[in-house]
Parts: sequence; structure tokens; C-alpha cells
Amino acid sequence: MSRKKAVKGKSSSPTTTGSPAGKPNGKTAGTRSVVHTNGMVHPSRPPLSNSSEFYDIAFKVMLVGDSGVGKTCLLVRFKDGAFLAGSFISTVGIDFRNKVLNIDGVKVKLQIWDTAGQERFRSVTHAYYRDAHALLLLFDVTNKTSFDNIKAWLTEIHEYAQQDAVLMLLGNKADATQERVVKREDGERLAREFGVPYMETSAKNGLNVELAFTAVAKELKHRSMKEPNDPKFKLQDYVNKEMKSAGCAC
Ligand SMILES: Nc1nc2c(ncn2[C@@H]2O[C@H](COP(=O)(O)OP(=O)(O)OP(=O)(O)O)[C@@H](O)[C@H]2O)c(=O)[nH]1
Ligand SMILES: [Mg+2]
Repeated sequence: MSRKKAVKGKSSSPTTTGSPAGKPNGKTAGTRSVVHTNGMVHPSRPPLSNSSEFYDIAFKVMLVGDSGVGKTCLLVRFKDGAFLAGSFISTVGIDFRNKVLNIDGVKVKLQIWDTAGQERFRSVTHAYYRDAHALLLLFDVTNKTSFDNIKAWLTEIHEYAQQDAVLMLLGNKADATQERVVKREDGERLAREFGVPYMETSAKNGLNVELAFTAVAKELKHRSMKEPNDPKFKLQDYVNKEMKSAGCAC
């Protein structure tokens, strides 16, 4: 298994992936072993430590959805375990954070791209869709317009992202029960209509945040490393099972 050090920090410059994301390059680098995956492919590197900076496979995940739905907060909750309360600072352009997850003994690095939801940045963010292995599409359960705009977002995703990119719909701000205007069943119905998994999250109290990213990482890892006889991994089934076992009443 190859091990590579994760790039740390934030950047607003475009990704520097050599081969098209999501496609194995099939190359072998001299005597070094190479992991053939659908994610980024890495030459072997001695596992110098058990540090979470080292990873086996890496994937790009994009957060998309209307401005104010909570994309940045979701990422900060996942990465730092904190909630950005107070005044809302809208993202300008695009930014990313890395997190390495241990998925069934495999270190999976997620490079998570946080996009600006504002219309004026749309042309900037479109350029990043093509390299995304997965997209988390968010709406805000307290904002009907953000829910109504999901169809338009799906059209954009189908136009700009890879056809086989993993997609998941998230109804965020599930903690805000008083202000809720989109019912859980409406989110589920829409997701079913478009054949995408659905779950509700809260960046504020952490509900299902870890699960959303872990589920995507599991799906990507499964797709890229699966053996011919492996049973198919079903993202929605996994999410439902995990929510049940956590006693989620959401
Ligand atoms: N109650 C509640 N508020 C949230 C939640 N997530 C985000 N917020 C609030 O919603 C506002 C917008 O959150 P952001 O994460 O900045 O929204 P965004 O989607 O990144 O917006 P853009 O960067 O403009 O695209 C902030 O005031 C957050 O505090 C949540 O889960 N629950
Ligand atoms: Mg933001």
C-alpha cells in the first residue's frame, strides 16, 4: 500500500492534479508499487509514521448549494469540530481543506472544496466540477428558495461534473426546528426523484456531519479498490443503517 503525505493548508488556486481526476492512470513508477484506484494514484512511500498526514488514496469532494445554506460551516464542523456562529461571512471564490479518514484500515484523504454559493462566482466554480470525485449538494431546511434551487444545481452538476461522480443531497440546519420550512419527507422525495442519497445535517450541533463525509469516503474507496467479488456498497443503505444505529430521530 502506498503512503503519501497530505498537502496541508488552504489555497484558492486551482488544483494541480496531473491526470484527470477519477481516472486511474495505470502507470508504474520504476520499482515502486502503485495503487491503482479511481482516485489519485500514488507512488509508494515508506510509512514513516502513523500520522494522519499520510494517506493511501485521495479524492476531491465539492460542497455546492445556494449562498448561506451552511457549506463553510459544515466543512469547519467536520474539519475542526467547531461551529462558526455569529455574523455570516460569505465565501469568495473557492477554498479547500484536507482531512484524512481511516476507512476500514485504509487512509483516505478527502480534499474538500468549499465553493461560493453566490451567483457571481458561478463561472469560477464551474471550472472545478470536472475534477470532483464527489459532490455534496446542500440546501437549508429553513430556506425554501434554497430547496427550490436544487433542481437548477442538479442541472449544473450534470453539465459540468463527471458522470460517475458520487452525489449526495444534504438538508442542512436540521437543528433549527422552529424555523424549518422544508419537511424531511420533501427532501427525501426530491432525492428519490433524482436517484441521489439524502440525509439531514446540522453544522451547528454536528448532526450527521461526520457520517455524510464518511459515507462518501466509503463509497469512493469501495469503488476504487473493490475486488471483483466484493458485494456492492450502497450509500443510502449505509447512511440509513448508521442513522438507525445512532438512534437518530431525525
Ligand atoms: N442553525 C444553523 N445555522 C447554520 C448552520 N450552518 C450554517 N449556519 C449559519 O448559516 C449562515 C451561513 O453559513 P455558511 O456556512 O457561511 O454558508 P455558505 O453556504 O458557506 O454560504 P456562501 O459562502 O455564501 O456560499 C451562518 O450565519 C451560519 O452560522 C446549521 O447547521 N444550523
Ligand atoms: Mg461559504
